[in-house]
Amino acid sequence: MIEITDVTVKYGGVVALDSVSLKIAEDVVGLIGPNGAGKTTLTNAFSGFAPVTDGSIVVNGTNLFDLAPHKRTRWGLARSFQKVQIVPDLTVEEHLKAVLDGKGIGKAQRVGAISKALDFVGIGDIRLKQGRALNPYQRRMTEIAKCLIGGPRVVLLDEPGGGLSEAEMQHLRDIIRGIHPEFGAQILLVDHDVDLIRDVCAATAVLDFGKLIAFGPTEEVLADEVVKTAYLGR
Ligand SMILES: Nc1ncnc2c1ncn2[C@@H]1O[C@H](COP(=O)(O)OP(=O)(O)OP(=O)(O)O)[C@@H](O)[C@H]1O
Repeated sequence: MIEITDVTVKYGGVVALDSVSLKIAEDVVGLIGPNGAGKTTLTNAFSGFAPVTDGSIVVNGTNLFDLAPHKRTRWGLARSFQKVQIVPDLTVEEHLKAVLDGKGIGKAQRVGAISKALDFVGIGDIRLKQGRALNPYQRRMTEIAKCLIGGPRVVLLDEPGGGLSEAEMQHLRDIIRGIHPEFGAQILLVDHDVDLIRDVCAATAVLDFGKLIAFGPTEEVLADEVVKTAYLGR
């Protein structure tokens, strides 16, 4: 259970998040809203990279704001970025090892954890390929695999489908749906792709000008007149 309570973030005079509260019990939840609505700011609040002035984010009893950013990663907060973070000189496997280094996971568990994550996203066969040789899809899958090792509890995915073909998107949908059953993490999916949100998110939250304007079952939220006017433009 993710409980976001009265989270407020200000950048000078801009209120990027205005006392946002929601309780998320669903395994996969969407976060949508027009440009500048505060979506990235909310994910940054999870990670510790936003100047939060008020509120709390409690996950299964742990207030993330009580943990320094690096401790949140260790605790099990994982994040994939819109712009994939791949190092040209590191192999796929080394990217995952680097994540495990940061979590202090022992050697005995490493091999199994890496294989499980790579096989889950379907790139076990390219584990020794260097970052510079990966195609966009392989880069994206490496980025997601990085989120799945070392016991993730919450996975924040920021536009994971950017630049993927329709067939690759289908695979991505299966991956997102499979994360909770396989790894036990709750997923927060930030995306402008309403079809993807509709397909994989049981519930969806909508931000507009830093305020939560809707939250509930995805179909109901997408049919909401206020949401259509603010975001969907029809
Ligand atoms: N580092 C920052 N400094 C100043 N203002 C910021 C900063 N980051 C975000 N903002 C402002 O906060 C508001 C929310 O921005 P945010 O990036 O969270 O929106 P978003 O919903 O993620 O938008 P997009 O869909 O375009 O990525 C915007 O008005 C933005 O200009």
